[in-house]
Parts: sequence; C-alpha cells; structure tokens
Amino acid sequence: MSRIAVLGAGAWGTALALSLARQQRHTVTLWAHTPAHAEAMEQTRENAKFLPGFQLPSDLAISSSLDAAVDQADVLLAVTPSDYMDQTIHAIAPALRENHLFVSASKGIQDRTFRRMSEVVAAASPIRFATLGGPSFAREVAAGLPTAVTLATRDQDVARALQSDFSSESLRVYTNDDVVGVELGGALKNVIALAAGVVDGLQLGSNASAALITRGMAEITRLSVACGARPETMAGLAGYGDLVLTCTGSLSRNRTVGVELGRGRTLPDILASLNGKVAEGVRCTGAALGLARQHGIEMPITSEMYAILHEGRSPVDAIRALMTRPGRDESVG
Ligand SMILES: NC(=O)C1=CN([C@@H]2O[C@H](COP(=O)(O)OP(=O)(O)OC[C@H]3O[C@@H](n4cnc5c(N)ncnc54)[C@H](OP(=O)(O)O)[C@@H]3O)[C@@H](O)[C@H]2O)C=CC1
Ligand SMILES: O=C(CO)COP(=O)(O)O
Repeated sequence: MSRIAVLGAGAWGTALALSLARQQRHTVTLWAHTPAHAEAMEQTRENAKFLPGFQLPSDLAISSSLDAAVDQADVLLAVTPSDYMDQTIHAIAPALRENHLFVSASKGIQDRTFRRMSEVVAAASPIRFATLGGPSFAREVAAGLPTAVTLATRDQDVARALQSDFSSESLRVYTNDDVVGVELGGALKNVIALAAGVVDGLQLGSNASAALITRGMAEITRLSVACGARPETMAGLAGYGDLVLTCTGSLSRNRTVGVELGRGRTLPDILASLNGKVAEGVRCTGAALGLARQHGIEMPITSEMYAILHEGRSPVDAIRALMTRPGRDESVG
C-alpha cells in the first residue's frame, strides 16, 4: 500500500488516479491547480472538464492544496502538461522528503533549454525519479480496458516498488532503466502524430500513413540514440507502441490537430477548439528541432511540421518537400 498524490487533474492524471484508487490498496489524492476545478470535481464526483463520464470513487481525495497533497504522500505522480513541470517541482521542492518518489507521466521537452522532464526535476531537486510512458489513452485506462505501459527508472528498487503499486488486472507495467529513451519516445511521437494527422487530413491514403509512421520512427530513433537512449527501447511500448497509438488512434489530440491542419484550418482556430486541453506536440516540435540541432541530427518530418505550425508552410507543400528530398539508403536509418 502506498500514499500517492497525483499532481494534475487533466485527463491523464484523472485516469491514473482512478486506476490507482480502484485497486483499493492505496491512499490516493488528486490535486487540481485551481480551487474551482477541485470544487467542481468534489461536488459532482466527476472530472467533467477533462474526462467526463467516469465516476470518481468516494475514497479518492481531491485537493487544490499542493502542500497538503505532497505532505500526505510518498509517491508524487506528476501529470501536468510538460511546460508546468518546472513550476510544479519548484513549488514542492521545499516540502520534499528523502523517502519521496517522483514519477513523471508528462510527455514533452522544455522550451529553450530542451531539457527532458527528468532533467527539469533534477535541476530543482535530487528526488528519486521515474517516468511513465507507453500507449495509454486516458479514456481507455479510465474505462478499465487492457493497457500496457513502461515505467523507467535507474533505481531497481524504485522500479520494483512502483511496478507493484501501479499494476492491476487492466494495467500491465513493464520496467526499463532507459529513462532517456522512454522520455524521448513519449515526447517525440507527439510531433510525428501531428504529421500523421496532416497526412490523414489531406486524405493521402494508407501507404502515405504507413510511410510517415515508419520514417517518423527513424528520426525519433536517430535523435533519441544520439541523446543516449537504447535502440531497443525505441522498438518497445514507449517508442513504437506509443507512436502507432497516437498516429492512428482517433482519441489522440495531437493527431486531431494535424487532421484539422490538413483540412485547412488555422492553428489558432484549432487550439481554441481544444478548450484548454493540451496537444503537447505543438510546443514540442520547436524543442525537438532545437535538440536535434544540438546533436547534429537530421529531422525532416519534424522540420516540415515546424514549418506548417509556425512558418505558414502549406501541408501540401510540406508533403511535396518530403517526397522530393534527395534519395537515401534506408539501412543507415
Ligand atoms: N490524455 C492522455 O491520454 C495522455 C496524456 N499524457 C500526458 O499527460 C500530460 C497531461 O495531459 P492531460 O492530462 O491529457 O491534460 P489535459 O489536456 O486533459 O488537461 C490539461 C491539464 O493542464 C493543467 N494545467 C493548466 N494550467 C496549469 C498550471 N498552471 N499548473 C499545472 N497544471 C496546469 C490542468 O490542470 P487542472 O486540472 O488543475 O486545471 C490539466 O491537468 C501531458 O504531458 C500529456 O502528453 C500521457 C499519456 C496519455
Ligand atoms: O500520449 C498519449 C497516449 O499514449 C496521448 O496522446 P495525445 O496527447 O495525442 O492525445
């Protein structure tokens, strides 16, 4: 039994809190950063804003006090959008104890610094760290549908403890010591999912979709390995698994943003219709390119996606540019 604080009451934080609370062996608190959101969930026992349709069990505590949530927990499961990770770890740093474990379930890379979430956390605190990745739409986890995820940490004792805490009949948890690979797999697939959505929005067919996903994986792997990841991690749940899910699943917000771009809608219009829900790939595209430049890695799909998002490039021109690049040997990656 563990005392777990889920920091972030969006769709994913709520689904994980539900999954943990339903095991009936942990004490679980779900922290929302606004009192209004916490009060609404408390009154309705539902997260109508981000994950409607699922009843929150009465023993799942809801709080808008970060200090209280952290003080009463041993495991801190951070599920904010990645651009709030820095703010969150700095806010809780003074309250952290030696026995606290910090698990990041956010999928992103910090703007400007190009830091992964483990690096953002380590810059603020020496707390023991793990990251959760893999193909896991929040709604399906909340519905109790079978899901497999990867939990990565360099500390084997932490890996075993968290694997036991998170595992249930519907959530199968694999461990991995490749934190870099799991973090970059989760962050970079969002960029490729945007591009896969563009391909579908333009109705370019199944051949194009399969090619985009495969060549997307090639560039994700190139950059991740250059950053220290193992190639086999990229072939696992947090790499290929999450890429395939997000590029093909209709529940993906990143893919949905890409589909709408492909259909000709503008980015501000699409983002406004997300109503505060995060599509991490939109911000991560620039950070991924920055990281790639630091490592001298070519990222053609990511570059074209950046041009569509931020430089007014038309989706049709971006696809033409990708198709007419100089010939390449597939065996070099
Ligand atoms: N949705 C999914 O299926 C999955 C999402 N993820 C990842 O989980 C992370 C969170 O995504 P998700 O739960 O979907 O988010 P949602 O789009 O559902 O919700 C947005 C979240 O942003 C939070 N937020 C807004 N402003 C702040 C702030 N100032 N400080 C802290 N939090 C803030 C909201 O908190 P509040 O509720 O308190 O207002 C809410 O939790 C992302 O990195 C995403 O990639 C990973 C796997 C699956
Ligand atoms: O990361 C996810 C599933 O593993 C969710 O993807 P989206 O953020 O695109 O919805």
